[in-house]
Amino acid sequence: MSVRFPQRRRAAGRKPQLRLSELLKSHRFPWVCAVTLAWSSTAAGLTLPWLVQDVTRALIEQSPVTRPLLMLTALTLATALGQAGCGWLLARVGERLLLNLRRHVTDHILRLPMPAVRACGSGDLHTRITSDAAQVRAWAETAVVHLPAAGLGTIATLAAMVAVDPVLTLLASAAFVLAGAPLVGVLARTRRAASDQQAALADLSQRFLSQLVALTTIKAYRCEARATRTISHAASDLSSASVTAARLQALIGPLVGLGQQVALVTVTVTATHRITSGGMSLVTFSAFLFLLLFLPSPVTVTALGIAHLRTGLAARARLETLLALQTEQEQPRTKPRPAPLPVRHAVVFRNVTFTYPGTGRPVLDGLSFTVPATGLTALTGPTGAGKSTVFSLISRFSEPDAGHIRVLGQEVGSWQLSSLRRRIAYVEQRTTVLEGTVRQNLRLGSPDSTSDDDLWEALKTVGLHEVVQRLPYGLDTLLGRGQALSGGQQQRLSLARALLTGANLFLLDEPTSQLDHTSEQQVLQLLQHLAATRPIIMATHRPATLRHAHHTIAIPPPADRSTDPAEAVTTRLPSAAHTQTPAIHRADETHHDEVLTPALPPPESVVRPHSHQETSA
Ligand SMILES: Nc1ncnc2c1ncn2[C@@H]1O[C@H](COP(=O)(O)OP(=O)(O)OP(=O)(O)O)[C@@H](O)[C@H]1O
Repeated sequence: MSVRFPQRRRAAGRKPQLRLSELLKSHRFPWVCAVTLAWSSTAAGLTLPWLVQDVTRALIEQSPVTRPLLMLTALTLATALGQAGCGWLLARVGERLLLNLRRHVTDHILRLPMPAVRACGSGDLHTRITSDAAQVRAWAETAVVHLPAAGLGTIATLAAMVAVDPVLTLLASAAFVLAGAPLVGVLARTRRAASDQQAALADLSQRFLSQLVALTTIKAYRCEARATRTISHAASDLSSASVTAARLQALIGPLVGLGQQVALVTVTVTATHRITSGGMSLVTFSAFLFLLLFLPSPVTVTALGIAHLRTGLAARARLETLLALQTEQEQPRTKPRPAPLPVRHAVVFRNVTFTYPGTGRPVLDGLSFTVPATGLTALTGPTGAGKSTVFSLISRFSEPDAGHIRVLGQEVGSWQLSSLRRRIAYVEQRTTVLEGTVRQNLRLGSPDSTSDDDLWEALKTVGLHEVVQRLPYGLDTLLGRGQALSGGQQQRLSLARALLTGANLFLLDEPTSQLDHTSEQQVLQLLQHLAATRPIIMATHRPATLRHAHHTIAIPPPADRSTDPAEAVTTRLPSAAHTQTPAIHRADETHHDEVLTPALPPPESVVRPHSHQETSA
């Protein structure tokens, strides 16, 4: 039912990340105030029976009642005010805690390797930062404030009852224990029930989000009813899990109430007998009765507190499983070896093997090729051959099982991750427009200080400036939920974004797949200009695009590769013009060392990217 999390890898001796002390660390003072108020109001509530006893005694003895009545009123008000203050403080610090927790978990999720994110699933991750995080907040509040205060209330009430009449206290306690015995079993099952409920919620989110992503297809094939059924199954699982959890919680109050009823009957019968025989005063009985009526309140809060604690612990365990997943290694895994300057090859693959987790069959099996330091390199191959996978390995979204990959003169694993990715402009096959303004979308990989002039120039370069000018708020138009761009326009926006990064290496996955012929020609000419000074690798099937390429790397399907990987990978050496038919060569090192970078005119109408100091890597 639930989404499976990938195997967690916790560093030896690493402590759980969500310890209470860590969670409360940033706002200690308000927490201390909340605890003080909670304990004070509990203590004030506990003195009420004594004041009631004073009032009763005054009424029986016909002495003035004004003073005890005033004190009773003042204390009742103080208790109520204390509870209100505690609630207000808890709302504030609880929300702070939740905010910090969500920031922490979100940051962790966004730094996880892509395979781990895919294995978790977006719905499950969504549930962890919403529902699980909220339950951890409730757990912290319960553990620090409610449960100790209720526990104190229970113990103090019992102590007061013992002080008033030990025999009646014994009888009342026995009645509570007898009636409340099933409570132990109920509390023991709450954690499991809460875990099941959260897992079912994650499953529902996952299914709902995936149906939403495919909504156009669902509508086109008129299968709304089927999609609803898929979601309904998950919703019904959640409903069953919720009913189980609610049933357990609902039992707590009545079980405590039952204990109270039995205790009341036992105590009243015994006390009546003792009062009539002169062994007990009415005043003592009224004080005891008041305490007995008061007792279920802290006992119920304690029992519910234990249930909430166990629910919160289940949520905490789920978040800790997530937080124990290793994030991408920012620091290099291998020692960097200085690259000879300038680098001869932008990218080198040597016998690279890669298998997606859980698939069992390598997508790339001993793949070798070399990409020259400049020029437009086309990466071709049948669907599913592994072109996007190659990009993924170059950007270190995934790591090879075997073989060596050098990027811009360095082993890919010896790059600091952020440095590596700063040097790469990656345009995905499925273009990505984030929810935000056009300006925010364009500046995604470039500094916030990038001027509007640069943004407009980039838009002009990819032929999108007129479209953006026509948008209601120009660069400030909100994309995503608000304004929608066509597929081709999104592709241009992604290209403009990549141009603005000033990266050293461009990885473009089918960058012209959604463009018309004229636009495609414009973009290809632009890429040719850019390729004069930097390497551009472009995954493509399109003959028009292939004709513009200076080099071609053909990745064969896995079946062919298994026979002779070295034979399978071929490179078309650059031709002076794309009108000539190029020769096909094997992609071994010798040939690549002979690669000549075509002499291309310098870019004219292209955006001048921001140059990074480290371009010589
Ligand atoms: N996350 C993943 N988990 C498991 N298998 C995957 C994953 N991504 C891709 N694959 C598989 O790896 C193979 C190569 O996929 P990849 O996307 O790299 O191919 P491609 O050459 O880019 O294909 P296309 O030309 O259709 O875009 C495919 O068989 C695909 O099913």
